Amino acid sequence: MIAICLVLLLGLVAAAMAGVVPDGRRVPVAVVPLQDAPRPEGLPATRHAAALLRFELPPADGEARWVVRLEREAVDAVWLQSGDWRSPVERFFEPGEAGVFPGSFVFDLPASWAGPVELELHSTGDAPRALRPQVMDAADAMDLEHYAVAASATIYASLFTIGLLALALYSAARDRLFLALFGFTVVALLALSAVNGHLYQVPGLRMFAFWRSQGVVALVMLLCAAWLQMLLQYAGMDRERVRWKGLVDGVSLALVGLVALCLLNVPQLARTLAQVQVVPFGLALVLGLALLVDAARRRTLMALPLAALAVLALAGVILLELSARGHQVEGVLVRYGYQLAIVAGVAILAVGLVGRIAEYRRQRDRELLARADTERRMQREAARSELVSELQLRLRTLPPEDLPWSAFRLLLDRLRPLLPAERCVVVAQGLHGQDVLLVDPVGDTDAVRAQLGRRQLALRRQAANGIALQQPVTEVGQPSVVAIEAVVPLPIRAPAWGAVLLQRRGADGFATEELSLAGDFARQALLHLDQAMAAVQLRRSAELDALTGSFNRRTIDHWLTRTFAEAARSGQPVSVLFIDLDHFKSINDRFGHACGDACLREVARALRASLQEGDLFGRYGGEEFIVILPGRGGAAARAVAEQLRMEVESLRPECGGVLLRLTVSVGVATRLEHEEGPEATLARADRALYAAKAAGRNCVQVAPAVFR
Ligand SMILES: Nc1nc2c(ncn2[C@@H]2O[C@H](COP(=O)(O)OP(=O)(O)OP(=O)(O)O)[C@@H](O)[C@H]2O)c(=O)[nH]1
Repeated sequence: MIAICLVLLLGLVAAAMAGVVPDGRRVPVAVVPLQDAPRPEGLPATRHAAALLRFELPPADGEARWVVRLEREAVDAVWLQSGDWRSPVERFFEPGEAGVFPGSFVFDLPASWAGPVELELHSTGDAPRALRPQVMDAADAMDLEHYAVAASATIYASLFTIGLLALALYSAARDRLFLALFGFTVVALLALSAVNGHLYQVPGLRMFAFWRSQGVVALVMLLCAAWLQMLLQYAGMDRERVRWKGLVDGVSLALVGLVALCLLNVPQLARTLAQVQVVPFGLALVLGLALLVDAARRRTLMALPLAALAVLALAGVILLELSARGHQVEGVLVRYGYQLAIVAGVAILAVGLVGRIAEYRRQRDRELLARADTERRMQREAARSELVSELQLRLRTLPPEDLPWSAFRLLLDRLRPLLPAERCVVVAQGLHGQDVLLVDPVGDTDAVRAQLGRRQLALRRQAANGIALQQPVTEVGQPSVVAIEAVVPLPIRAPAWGAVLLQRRGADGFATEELSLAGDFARQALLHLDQAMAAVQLRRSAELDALTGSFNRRTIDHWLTRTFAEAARSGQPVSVLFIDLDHFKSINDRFGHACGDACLREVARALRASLQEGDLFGRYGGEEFIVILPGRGGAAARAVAEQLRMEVESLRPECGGVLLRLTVSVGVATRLEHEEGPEATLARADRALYAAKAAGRNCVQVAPAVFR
């Protein structure tokens, strides 16, 4: 866009330079207004003006042809006549064969004319203006036409391009400033082409001729209003309130009022408006200048060059007005100077607004970043709550030995997609009595284990610090950083310790919020792990006997029911052993309850140790224990009972320096086929125990099917 604007500006400069016309062969002309010239027939009922042109043509040399050149002002008709000779009638609003973008009315003089010439110049129109006649060589006039074509073509092309650009920028950025720029270029295209008379050559726009000179004035007023509104937007682009906004809006409104007035097409108004149109035009320029100076003081982009161009445009308008009022000011620049200044101003404004696009891009980037940030936050929040609910759900059902591993597995599953880490490792030692090493991706676990083994002390120190750290990873003997490793400590009470290790390739570290996210997720995993562990403890303590750590009566009853139901279903045997300490009262009495408790613990430990996997053991009450032997019938059960008895007999607990000897009596009963629940078998085992006691204790009695 900058390139386009520069090319356009260069074009403008070239056109302006071209306006400096070589002073070719010209003939001085004396213009004498004719007050009472007779009004010719067949012309529209508009005002008629005439003037007498006196000049002297050099003797005809056969080569030079002479023309009368008039400024192309908004007149209905213009022609020359002298005696019998009459030129063709030229019309501003109905251009005939004038060519593309004509710059003036040009009348060829007969080649035979030489010496003093007197010519009548006639014009009709609502608002006659000075036509500044010049008599010159036809070739010079042609040159001037070319310059005019170049100037006007540049003006229209520039406005057209900038207008399109402004529209494109508006559709991209939705900024009213671009809309104002587009509006101004459209109105400027219409107004300047109307002032130059080219608008009426364009098919589809010829209808503007309906308003004749009032249409031109209306478009010029509209241009002034658009100029003011555009500058208002421009001056206000960095802040809310603009100085003189009320005044500018008021003047713009008045200008639009004038436009409406012009469109009424009242012929009487035309002359007045044509005379005074320079006032609102100049006022708009001065006001615009004030806005620009104010904007320049606030260092608004391009305000100063724009103000300079506004001054040039103002000077151009003054020149044009002087010329239109009959003063001898000549040159293509008089006609096109202010127009070129306007176009240059619009081009500079467009260049200035490119900076605005950069601002938009920055703003859009900021918005995108904010949106991405919000999405990231939401994603993290969602992952966090999913982690929490998964931890709550999954850890509830798992056996205690699987809890640490599962908690950290869930942690890694949720954490990894949120972090730019190629490798995530959880390492913990002594956590709930376990060591944990989890590596994601799992492929290189052994390598990680080996690395961690070497760095264990350092890692332990970092983890104990409690602060997340990151450090560069280099290859052995190479200074370049190949990866960054972050150590996020797990809040575990010493001597246990643990950390989440994150590693990403390259020299870019982790963001602070990424590390705190890892820390937060790790805290959640630990919290729920601790809770799950505490729940397991609680569950266990409800199942176990507090003194011996064996199953309590309630738990044993539960297992009895389940085991007997299973045996009834499968037909497998099941036996029950009641084991009762002999003369335990005397131990309590002699050595105290603490010693009795110690003996109970010792016996429970010994019995438990002697059993196989799958056997169930519990304290049934007081000094009585129970053993359930699923899958074993009478003989096997008796053998187990005998072994247990001997096991206890071999114990030598010590109380108050005395080594004690303990014995147990054991009653054995095996489930009979018709016994559905455990009650009957238990009763028989109880009776067998009673029999063992009766038989002198420290022995095993197997219950018969029926007691007599
Ligand atoms: N120290 C301690 N003693 C207990 C506990 N539960 C029951 N006892 C004691 O165990 C003793 C049981 O006594 P008895 O039922 O008379 O039986 P015994 O002395 O073992 O004699 P026999 O069973 O007939 O051989 C009582 O003195 C209870 O106080 C306990 O948890 N700790």
